[in-house]
Amino acid sequence: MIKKIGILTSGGDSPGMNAAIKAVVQAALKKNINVIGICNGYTGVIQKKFKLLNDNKVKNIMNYGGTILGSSRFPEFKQKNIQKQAIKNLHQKNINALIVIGGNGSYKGAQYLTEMGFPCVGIPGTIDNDVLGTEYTIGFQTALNTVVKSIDKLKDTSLSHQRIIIIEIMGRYCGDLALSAFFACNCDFVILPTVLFKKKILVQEILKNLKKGQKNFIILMTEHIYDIHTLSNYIQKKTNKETRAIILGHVQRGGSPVTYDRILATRMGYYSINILLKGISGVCIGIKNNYIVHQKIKNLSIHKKMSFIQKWSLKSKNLYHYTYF
Ligand SMILES: Nc1ncnc2c1ncn2[C@@H]1O[C@H](COP(=O)(O)OP(=O)(O)O)[C@@H](O)[C@H]1O
Ligand SMILES: O=P(O)(O)OC[C@H]1O[C@](O)(COP(=O)(O)O)[C@@H](O)[C@@H]1O
Ligand SMILES: [Mg+2]
Repeated sequence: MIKKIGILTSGGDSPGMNAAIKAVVQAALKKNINVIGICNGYTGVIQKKFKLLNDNKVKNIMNYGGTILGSSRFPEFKQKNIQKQAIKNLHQKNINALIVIGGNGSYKGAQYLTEMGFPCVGIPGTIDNDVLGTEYTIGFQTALNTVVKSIDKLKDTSLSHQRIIIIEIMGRYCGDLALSAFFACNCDFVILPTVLFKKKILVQEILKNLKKGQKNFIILMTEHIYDIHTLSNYIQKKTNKETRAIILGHVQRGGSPVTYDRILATRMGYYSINILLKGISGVCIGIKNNYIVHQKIKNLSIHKKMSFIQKWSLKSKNLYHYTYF
């Protein structure tokens, strides 16, 4: 019988995490379940940083970016003895189950705790959209909006100065943010983790378009593919065209969540409580064809992630210049 649950946010924060916390607390309270907020991800479980959450503490947080619980990266949580200590601390606080809001790394922690006998449910919170078992993660749409607004501004100055601008976008090893922004902003080229990158071919394409009279270029690139400054210098040298490198960085993780993320977080938060009450754990929540669904975390694998957005890129015959999808 579940009387008290814990909730934590882990890994990179994402806009909409607060909306998910709010939904979990309100759904739990309706079922007479107490909710303990755990500060700073798995670190807080070990450091016993617990605080009771009630309706007053969550009712006004829906529109806040970040997470009121704080988050962290805590690599020590991969160790079995640390996981055992976590379960001990949770039992000591009379917590019967744990809701983990985070990405694929955080899910692993939830999976192992469940396998060790402590029931956990995962809610996908990351801007990267790199989690299997869901078409969208909480925070992706907000981050995409931020990226699109930034590119629009960079386009203005690229046009005025007739420059090439290359923009590095987050996503870890997932190109969903970059590819979606590419379409939304009608950019010139996009460099993605799913497509082999050859800088010579990119330069050839730029030169071809320069000859046709094109004056400015916007190139998007997912992080971790190529050093953006080296690439920018290379392009400038080979094309004789002024080139600037921009890393959008952590601005992509902040801000008030857009409506889609608020609603997604709310639906997933409510669903997670219903799932726990049915005695189901070791699962993560997702959205598929606009239905909220769940599946076993252990059936997910980071390497298998191929969202429908990534599939668009496979349809393109041209490596860097996507004209249809
Ligand atoms: N293999 C693992 N086993 C146990 N815990 C893990 C594992 N991988 C990650 N974690 C925990 O989840 C946290 C967040 O993972 P990370 O990959 O950094 O972010 P995200 O969950 O957003 O993808 C880690 O700092 C660690 O505490
Ligand atoms: O904030 P940090 O620790 O520098 O991490 C940066 C990474 O976090 C992210 O913003 C989000 O990643 P996670 O959701 O996996 O934590 C990635 O896009 C980026 O590579
Ligand atoms: Mg991740």
